[in-house]
This record gives sequence, structure tokens and C-alpha cells, in this order.
Amino acid sequence: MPVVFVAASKLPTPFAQFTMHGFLEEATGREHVVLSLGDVADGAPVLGRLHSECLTGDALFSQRCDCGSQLEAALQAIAREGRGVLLYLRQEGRGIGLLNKIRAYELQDGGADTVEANERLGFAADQRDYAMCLPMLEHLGVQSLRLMTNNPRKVKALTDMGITVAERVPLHTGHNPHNKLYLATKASKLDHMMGNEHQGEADRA
Ligand SMILES: Nc1nc2c(ncn2[C@@H]2O[C@H](COP(=O)(O)OP(=O)(O)OP(=O)(O)O)[C@@H](O)[C@H]2O)c(=O)[nH]1
Ligand SMILES: [Zn+2]
Repeated sequence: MPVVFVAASKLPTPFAQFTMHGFLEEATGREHVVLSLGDVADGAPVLGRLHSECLTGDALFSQRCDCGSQLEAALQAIAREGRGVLLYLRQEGRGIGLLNKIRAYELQDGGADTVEANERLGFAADQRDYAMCLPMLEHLGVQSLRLMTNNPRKVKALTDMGITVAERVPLHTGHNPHNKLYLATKASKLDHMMGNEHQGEADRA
């Protein structure tokens, strides 16, 4: 997937001053971002996260999901470590886009779960692919990750493209009464690992 690097700048945040790297996915026009901290090209496994865009959770404080809290926990964990990468991937709504996600939420308000809602709209449960990550990680010189995720599909996607996942770091945060069913459905239908693992460093954020 042709992804070109466009520019990099400083990004001061409450957690650390990251470097922000901007990339363009030429075929789709999607604009992806990586926040990096420290020397991530020295060959040692890098604490990292592939974060799928969730406008409602990341920017609008939605409690329907755990995205905003995971984003914050991941950035805090990277800041604590002084080294890491967060790939902010523009694949909103597990790849169906913002307006279709709102359609899916409407169906969920009527009783469907997150997977059934996607399927009723004619989409697969999860339409994401992670091919754009390889050129972005190559650009940064990252060969091996300690990946903050509960999603085994992300581990497999990276491994299949030749990136070593040296460790999976669980990221359990942001649970509330509004996303209880959503998180349970992710575990039962989307293979997410939602508990009983050792507490990861990102969970402590
Ligand atoms: N279609 C759809 N997308 C959703 C819904 N809730 C959250 N999302 C999207 O799901 C993506 C986040 O995926 P999650 O399944 O929460 O987590 P993950 O990224 O697969 O796994 P983790 O690395 O463990 O966080 C974001 O793109 C959200 O916009 C929903 O009900 N329907
Ligand atoms: Zn979300």
C-alpha cells in the first residue's frame, strides 16, 4: 500500500512532547499520524499502539466505547517509558466511517450488538486492515513492538507483515456502565482478550 511521508513536527501534550509524523495513503487520500518519543530506531522492541480513529471516543468523550481512555493510557505509558510509538490510523468505525458508525449506533440503540449492527448495514464485523502500518514503521526504523492491545488480530496482522511483536501488553481501561455490552461483545464475537491476563504496564495509567 503506497504511503508517503509528508512532514514531521513537535507535538507537546500533557504527557510528553512527542514528534508527530504525517503520512498520506495515496490510493484513498487517508491521512495517518504517528506520535513517537525517544529513539525508536535502535532495534530494541518499542512500546507501541495501533489506535484506530474513533472521533466519538477520542475527541467527544463518548462512553459507548473505551477508545478515548485507551488513547490516553497508551500515551501516558509511552511517556512514562520515555520511548514509543502511537500510530493513529484513520479507519473510523472499524473501517466503515463515521456516518455509518452513527447508523450502527442507531441500530444498537434499538437492541442490536456492535457486530449485528455492522452486519445489518451490509458490512463485515471488522473491515480494518493494517497494511498502511508497514511503510510507516519502516520509515521510523521500528522492527519490533511491545504492542498495547487486547486484539489478537492486530498482533497477527503485524506478524504477517514481518514486524516482530515481542510482547502483547494488555490495555484494560475505560470500563463504564454504558460500554459493558460493547466490551462483552468484543470478547465473545471479536476475539478480544478482556481479562484474566496479568496487568499490563499501560493498565496502570
Ligand atoms: N462499526 C463500529 N465501530 C465501532 C463501534 N464502537 C467502536 N468502534 C470503532 O472501533 C475501533 C476501535 O476498535 P476496538 O474494537 O474498540 O478496539 P481495537 O482497536 O480492535 O483493539 P484494542 O487494541 O484492544 O483497543 C474504532 O475505529 C472505533 O471507531 C461500533 O459499535 N461499531
Ligand atoms: Zn471508540
